[in-house]
Formats: sequence, structure tokens, C-alpha cells
Amino acid sequence: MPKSPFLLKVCGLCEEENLLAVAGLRPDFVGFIFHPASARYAGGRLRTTAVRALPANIRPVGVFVNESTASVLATAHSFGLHAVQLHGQETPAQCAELRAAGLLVIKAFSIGEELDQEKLRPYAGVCDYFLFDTQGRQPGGNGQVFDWELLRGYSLGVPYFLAGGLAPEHAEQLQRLRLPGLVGLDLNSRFETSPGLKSPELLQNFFAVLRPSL
Ligand SMILES: O=C(O)c1ccccc1N[C@@H]1O[C@H](COP(=O)(O)O)[C@@H](O)[C@H]1O
Repeated sequence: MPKSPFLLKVCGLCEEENLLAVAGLRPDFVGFIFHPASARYAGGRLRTTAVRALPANIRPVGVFVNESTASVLATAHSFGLHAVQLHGQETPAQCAELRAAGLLVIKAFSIGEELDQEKLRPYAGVCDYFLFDTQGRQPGGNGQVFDWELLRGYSLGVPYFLAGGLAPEHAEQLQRLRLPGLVGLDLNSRFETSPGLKSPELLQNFFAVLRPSL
């Protein structure tokens, strides 16, 4: 079986022991939610040193919703974040500011019944990655899948992560999935035993399918 080309990101970690267990699986990115309303809110629960101690090949990503640039940068500096994932109505100008500050910028977009590429176009030159998530009641972490075929016509050239309800039972389908621009998978609520607590077993099984040669 060919090795999956996908970057793997595990998001919504907020307990140190759990972070260590997940880091042992060697995801490419781990995500920490800095949106106070989230059940996965990492602020005040995770020591900055625990995030800073991650191996260099596991990149820490901070997830924010409509925070000011100053606030994002303050959190990024204290936790040593490599990347920021923006889940609100952040503007292209704010993405450019954060990128100029040395952060890798992932801009999330909620997908409903269609993919409106014209809304994405202004972000194309100022983001490193897009992330396509399912439109729902919350700004993220809704645990629901959208129709991935909507991405078949994606043509903007910015590489993206697929997110939104990705679950253990999708492993084989995702392993075979090829869509223009798709480079990564973001795993969150469907891999939890309770909000914010990831199941290392579920993740390990998923990784075994996606990375069969490792
Ligand atoms: O997980 C959250 O609580 C969250 C809150 C606010 C913004 C983003 C959040 N999570 C991100 O949502 C997507 C999809 O998650 P799920 O698989 O549907 O649970 C993912 O990118 C998370 O990083």
C-alpha cells in the first residue's frame, strides 16, 4: 500500500499527559484551542513549557476565533507556537500581519452547500494553508462532515487541510482520497473519549492506515 502523502494534525489537546501520549504517535501538527467558549480550551490548563518541550518535528498550532493580532501574538510567543489557525472572520490583512510576524498561517473556512472560491481568493497570497471545515453552530469542533466532493473543483493553489468530523471510520476512504490541493487531515472531536481528551488508541489505528509504511 502506498504511503499516505497527508500531513496529520491532531487538534484540541488540553491535558499534558494526553499531549504526551499523542505526541508519541508523531503527528505533524498538534493543535491547541484558544477560544474560551470551547470545551477544548487550552488556556490555563496547559503549561507553556509542555508545548515548548514538543519535538521540533511536531509543530504546535494555536486555534483562534476573532482575536486581535496582539492577543494572538502574545499567546503565540508564550507557548512557542509555530502556526496559527484562524476560525473566525479574520481579514486578509490580519493574516498578512501574523505571517509577517513569522507565524505560519492556516485560515479556516466553513463549508455548507457550496465552495465559494471568490470569498477565498483575497486570502490566497497571505496564508500558508487553508482549512476546510463543516459549517455548524460552533466556529469549529462541530463533529460533522461536509461533502468532500465540493472540493473537486478547487483551483486556488493554496494547499489545504480537510477538517470537520473526520472520524476513525473514514480512515480507508481518506487514505485513497485525492483532491486538488488537499495536503493534510485535521482530527479532532471524533477521536475523543471526552471533550479535549483524545484517544491514543483511536489515533494509532487511524495513523496505521494512513501511514502504513511507518
Ligand atoms: O474544537 C473546537 O472546540 C474548536 C473551537 C473553535 C474553533 C475551532 C475548533 N476546532 C477545530 O474545528 C475543526 C473541526 O473539528 P471537528 O473534527 O468537527 O471536531 C478542526 O479544525 C478543529 O481544529
